[in-house]
Amino acid sequence: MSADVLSVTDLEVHYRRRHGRLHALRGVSLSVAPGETVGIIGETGSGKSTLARAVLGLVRPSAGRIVVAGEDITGYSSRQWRTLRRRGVLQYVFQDPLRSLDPDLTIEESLIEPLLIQGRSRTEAVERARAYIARVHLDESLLTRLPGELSGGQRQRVAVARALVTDPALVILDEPVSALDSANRVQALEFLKELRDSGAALVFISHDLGSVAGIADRIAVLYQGEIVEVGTAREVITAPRHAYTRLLVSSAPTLRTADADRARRDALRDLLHI
Ligand SMILES: Nc1ncnc2c1ncn2[C@@H]1O[C@H](COP(=O)(O)OP(=O)(O)OP(=O)(O)O)[C@@H](O)[C@H]1O
Repeated sequence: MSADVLSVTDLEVHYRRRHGRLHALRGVSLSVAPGETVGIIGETGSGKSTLARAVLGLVRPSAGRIVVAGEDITGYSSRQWRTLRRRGVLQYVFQDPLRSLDPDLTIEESLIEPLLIQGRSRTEAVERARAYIARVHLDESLLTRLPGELSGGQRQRVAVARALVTDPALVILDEPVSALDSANRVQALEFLKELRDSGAALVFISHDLGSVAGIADRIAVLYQGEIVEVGTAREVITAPRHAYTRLLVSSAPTLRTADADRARRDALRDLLHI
């Protein structure tokens, strides 16, 4: 049995359309090791969200296999999915954090909810909520607020804290920084880098190679529903093999120009050991 947290093999996804079918993913294979951060990049429509949705059981593949933490989830029924979700093994952070958070629950209620579902006591859940709000560098006073009373950057941090609070083996972050303005984005990227130490494996989906470059251990490039290249972040950036990856590298301003924003540049220097 594979020790990978996620193993996707020969995955095919079709969408039914009024005039025929759309082949959204073709023969996609990808593995993610425990604690590893894998970036998935590709332009709009390349199939990134479809891949995330398939792993989360939100679309049914027409072929292939998905194994999460040793469990073959490919043909899971909705009841089996509910049980898997309740265990909190697999978590997801949406692009728009408002979608990850119930607008009518205070931040504390949002954070303790998945823990109560997991069967933990209220006292333990509240303690953990406090620890995780500190972990994402937010003040405890925010716990009594509603999501609508937080800034976009703060909401994103709460969404990440909520994803991590159950000790998941795998967290999928779908465009976690694209809804933020550029100042908040740099901060969020720095903060997401810290999450690599959380123990969870991270799958970081983005259309922007520059966002993923400083965070991911490995990068998979998705193009028209196929993975055309997988390699360490360094390999993909410094020696891209596929023409599409070369195009992405040459069009990512933070990778190309020396005077782009400092935090991203430093992150990249770190990564490339220069
Ligand atoms: N529910 C659906 N029904 C039909 N076609 C769909 C559906 N969802 C996505 N598609 C199509 O499948 C392809 C892949 O879409 P997907 O959302 O996975 O791409 P993406 O890479 O995540 O794009 P973006 O960066 O814009 O979110 C696109 O051509 C899209 O139009």
